[in-house]
Amino acid sequence: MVVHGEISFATGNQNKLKEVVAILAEGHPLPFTVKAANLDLPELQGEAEDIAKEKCRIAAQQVGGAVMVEDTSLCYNAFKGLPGPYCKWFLTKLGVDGMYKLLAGYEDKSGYAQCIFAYTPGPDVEPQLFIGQTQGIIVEPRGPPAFGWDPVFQPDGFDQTFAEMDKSVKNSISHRYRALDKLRSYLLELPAPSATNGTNGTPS
Ligand SMILES: O=c1nc[nH]c2c1ncn2[C@H]1C[C@H](O)[C@@H](COP(=O)(O)OP(=O)(O)OP(=O)(O)O)O1
Ligand SMILES: [Mg+2]
Repeated sequence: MVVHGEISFATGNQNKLKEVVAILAEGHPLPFTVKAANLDLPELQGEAEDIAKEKCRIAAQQVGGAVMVEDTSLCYNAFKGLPGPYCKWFLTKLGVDGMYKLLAGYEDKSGYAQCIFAYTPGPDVEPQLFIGQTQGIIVEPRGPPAFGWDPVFQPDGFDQTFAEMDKSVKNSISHRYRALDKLRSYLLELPAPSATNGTNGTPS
């Protein structure tokens, strides 16, 4: 396969990076090399789509080339989608137990995990968005607290939380998998870059 070039995956979160590497290793290989860029990206405010786009623009300026980023939300239906993109602050301040206790006064414990990947080939190009969601319920924490709010999220159709289940199972049904698979399809359909020397790829 022709490799089109390199894309930096910009994130400060090593758990995200591990999952992205594992998800990309399964399924159709990308015509790009994906390289990690450990950037300290700002926690922006607003709608999740706008946050992902702006985060991508900022990362592309810092990297100076093709970049993908993602922003993850945990959305409670009883709270009309909050904490959403602010789940990082809720988790930091309340802990994983507090993420469950928040819903104590509400019967509806349903919600969804959402991941939005944003991709741009360079700093001056409008980022494209790829959204993945996994529906589930918010439960009392179960399983190792290795990654964020995984212990309180139990996806529909499973009796284990994200934290309890095998990584390979999470990576085959997760919000991150679903969004990344859409980005993968988009990248696979991009036309191969034309030869820069104008001689159809023959070295001049
Ligand atoms: O699959 C996941 N399972 C459990 N927890 C998760 C997951 N994915 C993100 N998380 C946590 C990390 C952070 O507390 C918040 C999202 O915030 P978010 O800004 O997207 O992540 P981050 O600041 O850690 O990394 P980045 O440098 O890519 O922005 O939810
Ligand atoms: Mg962040």
